[in-house]
Amino acid sequence: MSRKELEKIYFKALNKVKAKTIIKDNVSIKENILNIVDEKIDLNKIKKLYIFSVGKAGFSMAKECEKILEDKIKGGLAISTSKGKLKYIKHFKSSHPLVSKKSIKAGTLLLDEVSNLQEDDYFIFLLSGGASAMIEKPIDGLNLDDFSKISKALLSSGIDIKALNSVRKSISQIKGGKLANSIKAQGSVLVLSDVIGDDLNTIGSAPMNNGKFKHYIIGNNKIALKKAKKYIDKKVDKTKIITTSLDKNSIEASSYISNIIKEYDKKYESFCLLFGGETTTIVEANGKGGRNQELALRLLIDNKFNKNISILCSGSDGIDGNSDANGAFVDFEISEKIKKLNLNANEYLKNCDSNTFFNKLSYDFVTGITGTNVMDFIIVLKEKNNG
Ligand SMILES: Nc1ncnc2c1ncn2[C@@H]1O[C@H](COP(=O)(O)OP(=O)(O)O)[C@@H](O)[C@H]1O
Ligand SMILES: O=C(O)[C@@H](CO)OP(=O)(O)O
Repeated sequence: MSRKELEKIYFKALNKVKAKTIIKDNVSIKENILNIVDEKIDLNKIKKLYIFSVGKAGFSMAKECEKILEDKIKGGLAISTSKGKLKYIKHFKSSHPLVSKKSIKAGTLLLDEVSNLQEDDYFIFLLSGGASAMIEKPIDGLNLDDFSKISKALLSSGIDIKALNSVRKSISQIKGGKLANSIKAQGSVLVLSDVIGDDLNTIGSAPMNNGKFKHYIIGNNKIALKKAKKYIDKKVDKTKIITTSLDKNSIEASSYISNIIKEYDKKYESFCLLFGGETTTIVEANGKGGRNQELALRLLIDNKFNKNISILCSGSDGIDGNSDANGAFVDFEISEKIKKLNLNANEYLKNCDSNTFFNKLSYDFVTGITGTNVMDFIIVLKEKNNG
């Protein structure tokens, strides 16, 4: 029961920030007046409308825009890691998390497209996390091999996304507002945030952010968790969004979360605690895993759970680290199972192999690519009468 309920809570959160919801809530058209958040654009006064969309939600957000605006769209480019074709907008499949030849091709294509826009054109730019790796044009003199070495080392170092992206900006001809510099047309930028504090200077390394174009955050971790809270509120004695800016390394995060669980466990017969954010891991071995599964594994090692408590640690994009899973579950039963099977959880942790561990026990959480990206969710549930 508890795993099913955790999944329900998770999908309540996720669906609130899926492309379908956030685009429908923020883009509409009536009698040639285009409404974007709180702006009204008279399409009679512009020459051509273009849509650009980059990031993990690049394809899904562009597709939802097409459904609403149809043949009002005269062109544009979507870049994502999804497969699929769009009707009015070109779609290019790029790579993530490492920059590849595809990312350079995508970055160059995008620069060309946006530099060709005219002063009387209008564009909507849809930006979601993951864009940093998907579009790139290294500064002159830096070849792809050296560029890749730098990004690979940074990605495994455990530094947070703000620091990572400030380095990325310094070696790019696209990031840090440089893409915006090449645009003559008017437009607005709709942002699906996957960073703590919705920092516009960090999301996707800020290709459009130098003050020239208005940016709107249309989806984030907080919006998602609020929806989850509303759903579970009626079912337990206490629900609380503890934070939407968890940014600790997995060791500190596990001890922080464990202490809060203990505190609530003493006070309430049933509760749901919601945490959002992005923890960090240092990858020094070749195992299969990700930050959510590593955190779940640490929570399992650090705690002796009672039978009524279960936890889901999961990303929102569908892929946790270098694994196929999105996250993992932890509960009383899994700790019993590992005792029976004589599995050494610490050994898996040392090998950065959290996914192999959870997969072996069928405790991995597999969703496939979700088409959205608002950082991670950690859901702790204590139910009454769970055996
Ligand atoms: N085997 C592993 N164990 C733990 N963490 C890992 C492993 N492989 C990659 N990671 C972590 O996963 C992060 C990248 O994963 P990803 O889910 O693609 O992140 P994002 O959603 O931010 O793009 C890296 O920061 C890295 O530290
Ligand atoms: O593109 C990026 O710079 C980051 C943050 O927005 O996203 P991700 O961590 O998913 O790669």
